[in-house]
Parts: sequence; structure tokens; C-alpha cells
Amino acid sequence: MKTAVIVFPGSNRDRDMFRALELVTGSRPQSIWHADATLPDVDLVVVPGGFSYGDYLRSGAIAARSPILKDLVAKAAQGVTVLGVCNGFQILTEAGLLPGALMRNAGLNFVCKEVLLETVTDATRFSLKFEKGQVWRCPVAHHDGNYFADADTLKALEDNGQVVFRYANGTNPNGSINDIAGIMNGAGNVLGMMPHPENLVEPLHGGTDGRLLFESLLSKAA
Ligand SMILES: NC(=O)CC[C@H](N)C(=O)O
Repeated sequence: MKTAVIVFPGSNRDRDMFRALELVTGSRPQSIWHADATLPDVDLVVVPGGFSYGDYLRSGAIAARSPILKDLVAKAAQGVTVLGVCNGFQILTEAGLLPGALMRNAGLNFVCKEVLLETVTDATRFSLKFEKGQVWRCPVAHHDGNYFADADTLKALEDNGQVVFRYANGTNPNGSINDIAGIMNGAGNVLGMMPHPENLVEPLHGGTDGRLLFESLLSKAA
């Protein structure tokens, strides 16, 4: 599986993502600078976590106007798989690739801890290696992770099976509506999530729960 990771000024989880992708796919991802005009021909494009542009204006708002986003929107429309994690999720919502918004955490604090996620559906390319309803550990680290969407958008997301990951067992760290931790677009090729699966992929991390997400994408691409 060929992969690429977009790097913005202020990205800081790009290297974690390179490591996770290389570990699971066996080949090195391409690093794409945000000012580039075009993405390479790959199976998966990842928008990683971090503090692009220092989170000025709104988290992800300035990065969503980067030159590379034009081609990301075009590639997403062609069906290329796109994964946005944390700041990446914020960038994808700001770019209009995913509905809703990530507001300031309900507790107004930065949260850095481990939560439990429920895989709501295994009928997606991002989750097919999980069992439906599987509860797994995943770290979070953000201050703007409070997912919100208006009532109609929320109903559509829930009815269409676009809510892929939910905070489980009362571990919602940020006040997200309906405990939403990760959603995908209607076509099913773009997913954004606040938790960091790339930070739980090898025993030295203290667990490997996050691998299933990358293994899902690998088996889909095979
Ligand atoms: N780890 C991250 O990607 C942080 C995301 C974002 N800058 C926030 O704090 O909300």
C-alpha cells in the first residue's frame, strides 16, 4: 500500500504517523509539504496531528487554505482514501471534506490521556478489521476536540452509518455530541478522528490497539 503524509508548519505527529504506516505497510510513506501543488499517486493520504499555524484563528483553519488542499479535495472526490487524525480532523472539517466542527473542549482544558473507543461499524475501509462494537484503548491529546454538528447533519451521520468511532464507557474527554470520536464522509473514503491510533501500534507504546485501523486500510488496499 502506497501512502503519503502531508506536513504543515506546526505538524508534530507526522513522524509518529510515518512510523505507524511504515510498521504496518512495510514501506516508507512519502512526506508531502503543504506548499506543494500535487499529491503523488498513493492509496492513502494522511493529514496528521499537531498545531498547524499555531492553531491561530481556529485549529486547522489556516492549514485548510494551504495549496496542497486543492489537490486533496480533488483526490478525495476521485475516491482516494484520506485519514485525518486530531489536527488532521480539524483541517478536514475546515476544508469542508467532513461536516461539523471541532470546538474548544467542554472543560476548556487541553486533555492528554488514554480513552476507550467503540468501533460503531465494521462496514468501512477504516474499521473492517475490528469487530462491530469492539471497545479499544486509544490516546487523545487536544484542546479543540469537542465535535459538534447541527441536528440535521447529526441525524444524517447517525442514520447513514458515518459515525465510525465513539468514546466508550464514559470516557468522552471533550464533550463531543453523541460521544463522537470519528466520522467519515458519505462516500466512505474520508475519515476524521480526534484520538491518535498511530500512538498505540507497538508494544513499546504500551499496546497495539491502534494497529487494527491501519491493518483495515492495508487489507482494503490489497
Ligand atoms: N494533537 C493534536 O493534533 C492537537 C490538535 C489541536 N491543535 C488541538 O489541540 O486541539
